[in-house]
Amino acid sequence: MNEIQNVSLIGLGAIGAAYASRLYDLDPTCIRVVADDERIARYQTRPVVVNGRGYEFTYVSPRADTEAADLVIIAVKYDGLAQALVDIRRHVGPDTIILSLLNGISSEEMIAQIYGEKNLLYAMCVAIDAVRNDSAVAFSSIGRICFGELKNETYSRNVQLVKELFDRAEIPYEIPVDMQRTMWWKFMINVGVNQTSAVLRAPYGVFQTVDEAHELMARAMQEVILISERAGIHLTQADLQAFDAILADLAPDGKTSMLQDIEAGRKTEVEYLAGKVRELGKQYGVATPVNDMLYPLIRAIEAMNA
Ligand SMILES: NC(=O)C1=CN([C@@H]2O[C@H](COP(=O)(O)OP(=O)(O)OC[C@H]3O[C@@H](n4cnc5c(N)ncnc54)[C@H](OP(=O)(O)O)[C@@H]3O)[C@@H](O)[C@H]2O)C=CC1
Ligand SMILES: CC(C)(CO)C(=O)C(=O)O
Repeated sequence: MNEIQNVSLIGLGAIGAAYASRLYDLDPTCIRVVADDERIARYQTRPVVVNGRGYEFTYVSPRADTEAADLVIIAVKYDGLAQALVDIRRHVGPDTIILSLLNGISSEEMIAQIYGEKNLLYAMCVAIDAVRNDSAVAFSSIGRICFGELKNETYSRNVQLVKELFDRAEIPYEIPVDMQRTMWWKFMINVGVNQTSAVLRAPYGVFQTVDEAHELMARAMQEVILISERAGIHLTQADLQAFDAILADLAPDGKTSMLQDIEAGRKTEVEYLAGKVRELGKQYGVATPVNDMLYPLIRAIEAMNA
């Protein structure tokens, strides 16, 4: 493969649709969306609209015979990940690069268990404020995709190929030297702002203006910083402040993905945020009282929503 020519994406939600639209704008034939028959029927009846423009993607059923993709992008949530990993089976060949945009630090491990680590890149997106309302996705900032191997002092062939694709599609990106640390930094952010926004039902504006909301968010993040020290990742207060700079630029009425889940009555990703913090806290002997409280609170809100 000299360049990435065909991309398969699974998960046409807030994040998936935002980045799929950029690939479609580059070349409508370079992107296929993997979806079961029920979803395909829905997308064909009500095409996905991104920032006011309708997109008629090429949809492929997981059962359809198809050639392997050069790149598979996974943009489902954790509750859909196990099924998505089955559904992409026919799109993954020996050279297919796999990139997961899920939050948290668990999805790559789950993907590697099935598809191995050879062509798996680490990834996450940040500073995107995409909101999904049924089939309509809107964002004022597309943010950037941070991706790479765990370490990127030099770029591997796969990193170079994805970099070139993102350049062509005008998808903003960053290739951190220490991708593992960057994944933990994003994990810290989501543990803080996603979970407290879900409990408080607070859009970003609340964290920009109400000190107590910001403090609650920061206290949840501190527990990740403490664990990261023991795990050899070494997040610092400067990492927390780096998120404040991002937060200041997010639309005040924008909402985290977890708040969107709560409002839509969907399952959240709490097991992979507070749940993971509690697991790591036990492993490294770090107390996690804030996440111990957030976990049952969010599970209770989910149950009340069901
Ligand atoms: N929203 C945001 O601003 C941000 C989100 N993230 C992270 O990105 C990930 C995706 O989040 P987000 O885009 O908000 O989630 P959404 O719920 O908006 O989108 C997930 C999409 O995946 C689809 N899906 C699930 N399973 C399958 C399957 N087997 N086949 C085909 N499609 C499937 C869902 O379809 P259906 O609706 O039909 O079930 C839905 O359209 C999460 O881990 C989130 O934490 C990261 C940064 C920002
Ligand atoms: C960082 C943030 C809050 C927005 O990009 C996010 O990752 C999310 O909403 O899940």
